[in-house]
Amino acid sequence: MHSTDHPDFSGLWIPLVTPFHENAVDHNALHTLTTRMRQAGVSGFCACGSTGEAAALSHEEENAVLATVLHASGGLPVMMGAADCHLGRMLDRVRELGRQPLAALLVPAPTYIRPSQQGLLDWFTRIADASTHPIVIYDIPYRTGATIELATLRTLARHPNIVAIKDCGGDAAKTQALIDDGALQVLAGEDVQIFSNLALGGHGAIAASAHAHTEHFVALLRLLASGDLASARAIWAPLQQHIRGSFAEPNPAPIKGWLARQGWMSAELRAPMMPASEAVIDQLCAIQLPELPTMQALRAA
Ligand SMILES: O=C(O)C1=N[C@H](C(=O)O)C[C@H](O)C1
Repeated sequence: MHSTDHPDFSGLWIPLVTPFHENAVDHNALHTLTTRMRQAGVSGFCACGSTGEAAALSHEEENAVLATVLHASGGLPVMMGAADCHLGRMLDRVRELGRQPLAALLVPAPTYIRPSQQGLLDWFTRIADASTHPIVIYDIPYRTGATIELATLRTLARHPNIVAIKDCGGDAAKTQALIDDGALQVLAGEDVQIFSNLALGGHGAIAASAHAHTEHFVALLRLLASGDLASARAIWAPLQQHIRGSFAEPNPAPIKGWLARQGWMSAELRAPMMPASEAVIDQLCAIQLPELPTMQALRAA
């Protein structure tokens, strides 16, 4: 269960793309996008996650992105991605971010190194000790190369600063065990698993594909949280096609293509990311979702 000592990470969180124009961060587009998502009813934002192409940003650019998102968030909570494979640099960054008004830091395992479980315990514990913000563990072995085992997560969950997990672990039994334990808030980090995660008792989702059809995603999460599985299924069915399209090529290229077609920003990415194919963007743009006539009722619920 969610403890009142911690911020609540339930609901839909948008891991914001970082818009670029001629290779510079397009802060106007980022501000407008964040405002748009806020008005669609999201619960919070993640700045500089993998979808935000943080790996291609300097710390100065990341800080500027964060300032824009905080400004546009209108008081909604913002978590910030913090990733490195050098512990000293990572701790410096964590301390620096400690001065920002953040809901949490989103922290993956160090990439490439493939430490032991003891090494991962040490890594996350030292980061959590150094942080003035709560830590959301970003469990994404297919990007980091490191699997954080259930026993390790259970030990980490005892740290007062480690409060939630963005679950991209691909292990349904681990997800279920963490939800059952109730020590961490479990957020779906894989968009295709939003329905199952929430239906199993998970708390929320951080979903890149929800830059599009945001109100449908918001409604889906609210229906799942309220236990109305039948209504949630009706929204989920057409969203799955959109989610498949959003990840048909490396994220965030397809969703940036979709955003560009709406005229909200350029589809520009930073190397080594490549623009999505026109075919994938065409497919994404062709997906029509049913109206949400019940939105008002859902909002009132
Ligand atoms: O940036 C994120 O946070 C997300 N990253 C996932 C990824 O690794 O691409 C996708 C998820 O929707 C959000």
